[in-house]
Amino acid sequence: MLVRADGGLPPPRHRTDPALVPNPRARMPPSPSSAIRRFPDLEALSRAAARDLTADIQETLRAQDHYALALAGGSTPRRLYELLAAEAEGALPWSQIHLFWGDERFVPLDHPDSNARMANDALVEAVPIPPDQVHPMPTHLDSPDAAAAAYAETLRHQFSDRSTTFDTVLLGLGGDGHTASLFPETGTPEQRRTDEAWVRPVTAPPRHEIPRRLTCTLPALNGARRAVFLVAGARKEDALARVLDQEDSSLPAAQVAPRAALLWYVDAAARPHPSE
Ligand SMILES: O=C1O[C@H](COP(=O)(O)O)[C@@H](O)[C@H](O)[C@H]1O
Repeated sequence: MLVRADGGLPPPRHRTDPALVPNPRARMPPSPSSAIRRFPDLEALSRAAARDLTADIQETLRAQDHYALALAGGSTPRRLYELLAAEAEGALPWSQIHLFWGDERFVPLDHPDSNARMANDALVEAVPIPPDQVHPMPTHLDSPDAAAAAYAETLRHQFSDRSTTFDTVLLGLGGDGHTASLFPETGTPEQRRTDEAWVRPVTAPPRHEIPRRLTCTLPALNGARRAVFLVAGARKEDALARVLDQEDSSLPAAQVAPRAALLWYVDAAARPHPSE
């Protein structure tokens, strides 16, 4: 069981950092602060994300024993993971960090498309994290249903309830507006919002190469204290504008509303003409 102390939240820093541009169209109730940070390229974005995540981990661990970090898959976060790994000797207390995954492709752990494999190669194998604090989705089980049920059990054992899950969940944005493995076709916005599960098996639409997926549900993701989107590349421009400017809730990414802070790290290619 992770020991939590939500009194350790660091919200004032987000509000006073001049580099953070408040999102005037934030659609959520006033509780989570929301900000968009724009960088020239993926390298600058990843460096800022690594620095800010490290600071949040250090600050949070002054008030609680463990930090629960849910990793994103795909390609965008790889550089962030490499930078966090480079901190192995220094700033990050890996003995107090638990790693989870927000979603996974239902492929073996050594498959090139495995989200866990990407994170293992870029981060996990390079840092002194105790193996029992690394919680990949169990894709070695017989079926996506069995794996989703087992991972739900893992999360249930780690967190007291679904409304209080990760300290930070890292997320990506697909060109179709998906995040984690919640696709626009994964139910209606209302079904996603009110899903009673923690983790679901999902069939990705045919435009995606790996159809069999596992994903934390929207309520489990929204139980995170902070959600941090990493979005880079021109391929994301339209989806990003739909999420940030039009608040189009047919897109799962637009429905992410964590407990305290929703942060967008975007590069100039993904957001060439910011409206704020
Ligand atoms: O399929 C997935 O895609 C998203 C976005 O990935 P990216 O390669 O465009 O960064 C990712 O966040 C998710 O974890 C992954 O399974």
